[in-house]
Amino acid sequence: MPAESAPARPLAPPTVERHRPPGRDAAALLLRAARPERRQVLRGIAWLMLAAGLEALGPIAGKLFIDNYLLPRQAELPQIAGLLLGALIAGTVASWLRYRQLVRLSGVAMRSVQRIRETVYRHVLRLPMAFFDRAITGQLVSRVTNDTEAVKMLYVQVLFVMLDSLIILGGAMVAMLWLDWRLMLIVLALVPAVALIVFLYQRLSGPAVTRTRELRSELNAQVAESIAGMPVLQAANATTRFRQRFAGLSEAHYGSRLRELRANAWLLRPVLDFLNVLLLATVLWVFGLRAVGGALSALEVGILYAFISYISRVVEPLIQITMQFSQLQQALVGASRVQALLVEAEAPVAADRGRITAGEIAIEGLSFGYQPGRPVLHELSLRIPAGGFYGIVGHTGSGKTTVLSLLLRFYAADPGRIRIDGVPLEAIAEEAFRASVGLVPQEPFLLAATVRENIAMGRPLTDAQVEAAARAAHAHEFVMQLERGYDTPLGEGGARLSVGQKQLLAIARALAGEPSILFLDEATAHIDSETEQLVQHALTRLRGRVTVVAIAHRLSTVREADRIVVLNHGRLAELGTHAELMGIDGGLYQRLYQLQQLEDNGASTDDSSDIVGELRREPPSR
Ligand SMILES: Nc1ncnc2c1ncn2[C@@H]1O[C@H](COP(=O)(O)OP(=O)(O)OP(=O)(O)O)[C@@H](O)[C@H]1O
Repeated sequence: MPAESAPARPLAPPTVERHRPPGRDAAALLLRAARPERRQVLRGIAWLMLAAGLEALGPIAGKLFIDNYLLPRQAELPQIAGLLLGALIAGTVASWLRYRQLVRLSGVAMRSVQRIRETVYRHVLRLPMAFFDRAITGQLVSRVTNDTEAVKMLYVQVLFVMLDSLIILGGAMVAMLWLDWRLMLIVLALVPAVALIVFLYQRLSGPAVTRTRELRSELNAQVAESIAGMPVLQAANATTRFRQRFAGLSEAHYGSRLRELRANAWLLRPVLDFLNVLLLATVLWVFGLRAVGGALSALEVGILYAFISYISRVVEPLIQITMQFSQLQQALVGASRVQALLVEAEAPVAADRGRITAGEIAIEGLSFGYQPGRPVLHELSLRIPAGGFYGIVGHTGSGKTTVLSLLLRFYAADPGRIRIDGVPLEAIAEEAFRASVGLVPQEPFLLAATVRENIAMGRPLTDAQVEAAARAAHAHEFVMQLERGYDTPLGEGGARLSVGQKQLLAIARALAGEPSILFLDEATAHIDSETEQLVQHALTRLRGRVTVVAIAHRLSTVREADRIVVLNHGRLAELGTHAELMGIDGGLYQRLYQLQQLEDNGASTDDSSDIVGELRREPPSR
């Protein structure tokens, strides 16, 4: 498949990910995911408001007790008992209601996050291949798992703790307004002070939180990369360097986290505790002044009691809200990273019209470049009849894989340039296209599953169909030698098989779909001559039934092809049978063939690199 390439529209440059202001993205994501549960959320809010109202009754009951019974020293036991019982019942019902809403809103949060995670995964599966040329696996995994997990916090915090705190705050404010509006205004002054703290907190900790998440994702990326490349890592004795790089990232993560924690430690609880004390002192001061001025009536002692109770009820939710801000900040950043992934454009899906019937491929004046102004293919025209076996050869970087990628719709070619059975490629329905086209990639991809599951790949195939495909690919023999035959688990990436065996299974998988067209991308590059002959045999048997297009580094694989396409710097240089091409004196194919023979016969690398250099310099033929 394609060589490494420079990004044109990156998800993320290799080390530092994209910065976006998190707030708006997160809000959009939050609202979209919670929309199906609107009613639940509204119901939750209504019950929380009722709970806050009931809770606000407590200090009022206290005030009534002080003013009506305690200060006048009136021992009306039934009324006192009624008042206490009422306060007790209101408090109990409020606690029960809040517990129920916690369960309800947490449920909404979990389901919404589940929805987001599934959406993100589904979206990733639909992204165009160009995206994956640039995406870094570990970072992507981090977005689908860690970042969506952070979004869960957003729901739990926003939907429950913050909402609940705001409602309690509102209830207490209304009660204070009713008791003494001037005192209420003093308490209200706390709100801008808290807003200022939250603003400062965001300014101080925001960048650190964003950086922490980026670093976490880079840590994940490095672990994923190291595991995937473990043989190379160990063989190249690079483990120490990787360990040091990991330690460096880990240290940076620690530093960034510490900056966050410092902002939390300074700005949240201690400052608010101080404000609480300041507020109490102010209210007591005002009452003191009234007492000195003789304006304090006995009745206001109850109000004083109620106010002192309410102040704690105002300050506590404010503390809760600000304490949540550190979590909220992380959740917002996580949500914004998830949203950034969700806005990546999906691969275009063809309208459900065209079908592949016979498998005739026609390419007409096809030019293509991965980046604007840097064409890789130039005016390529080619017709491959249905059931034909065509080989594509050419030097490294000549554009072989690119042709295949375009035929596979991994990248969009100019509309109408490629037609299958007369239908423009882009007009063939996705399902029909994928069902009719099989691919055997250069690196066979096997799941950590049984042989049978690897061939069937989730398609509803009978055992007989699986076995027939394996026989056609000459894989049946070695499969039967495995201890549990088709039910043998293969380990991750088919770790228990040789490369050749994996390749035969990949061919079996492609054949099991009974494709009309089969693409092979250097499927014989890593296998021995004996296995190559098996593959050749399998391909020859498909002749007339399946259109086969095979890229081959090893020319012997396509020796028997109906036609061999020789590419040179993205242009069609030669086209013909093996014999015809060998007949072109000094032709590209002839020289490639000679080169391979030299290599097979163990020629010195100097000899072969001379020819390789010559082939690379070969000027474009048209
Ligand atoms: N995803 C990509 N983004 C940008 N450029 C690419 C991409 N894939 C390939 N290229 C470039 O396109 C050119 C053709 O590459 P291609 O992979 O098609 O060659 P190839 O003939 O298959 O080579 P090889 O035999 O080494 O596999 C090369 O110059 C390569 O660098």
